[in-house]
Amino acid sequence: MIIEAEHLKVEYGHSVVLSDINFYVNKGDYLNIIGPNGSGKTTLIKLLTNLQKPSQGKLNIAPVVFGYLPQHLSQSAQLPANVYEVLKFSNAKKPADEAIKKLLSDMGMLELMYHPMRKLSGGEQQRVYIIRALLSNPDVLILDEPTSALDPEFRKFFYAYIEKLNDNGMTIIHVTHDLSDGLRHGSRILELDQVVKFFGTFEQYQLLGHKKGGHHHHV
Ligand SMILES: Nc1ncnc2c1ncn2[C@@H]1O[C@H](COP(=O)(O)OP(=O)(O)OP(=O)(O)O)[C@@H](O)[C@H]1O
Repeated sequence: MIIEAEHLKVEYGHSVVLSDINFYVNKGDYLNIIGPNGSGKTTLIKLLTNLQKPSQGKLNIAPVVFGYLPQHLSQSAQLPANVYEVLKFSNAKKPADEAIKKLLSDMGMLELMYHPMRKLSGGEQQRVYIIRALLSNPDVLILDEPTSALDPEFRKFFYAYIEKLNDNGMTIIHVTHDLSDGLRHGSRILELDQVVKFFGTFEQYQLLGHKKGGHHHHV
């Protein structure tokens, strides 16, 4: 087990955002975190990445490297830096140029290597941040609604790419509004709406009558 959450609670002032949250993640798992707007998904990711402390409960995390692709990438619009500079220098490990080029090429971005970030489209900027997350060679890759700016074709490619990483042992935590994207057999689902509505495999979820992108249920 690399993550184990026990009875987590998060409050902002008097409002309870997460309550009695229990789940776990094993090495190599693919966990989809789903739930409507405001259900606490991003708050849970902040707990995992240590940007937020629970007001109650316990979170045990093994010493693993997290790669995080945040939901909001607005900072890139003003950056004077070019793509290469962002990938090389925003990473403490200063990744090798070969690794940068390989990922740029995989993501169809090689010809944009020396373009200023502010001249890229939203989807192109998002690809740069995907590459940045992958360059840290994480044990656990957290994707917070990663495909919001991506066109359907690249989206398909992206999830196939993530599945390959998962096949090779990378643990994936994927936050999404619904299950129409990125779902794979054997993956687990954590459905939130302040509390845990469901935690189990996709197959168990289907047995309860849920469909891709469907509504929630008490279990
Ligand atoms: N810093 C904060 N201070 C006060 N309330 C907050 C703060 N951050 C989030 N919230 C509230 O906590 C609740 C959960 O927010 P969170 O961002 O975790 O939801 P989410 O499931 O990620 O939503 P979305 O799908 O819209 O991204 C929301 O009602 C939000 O308004």
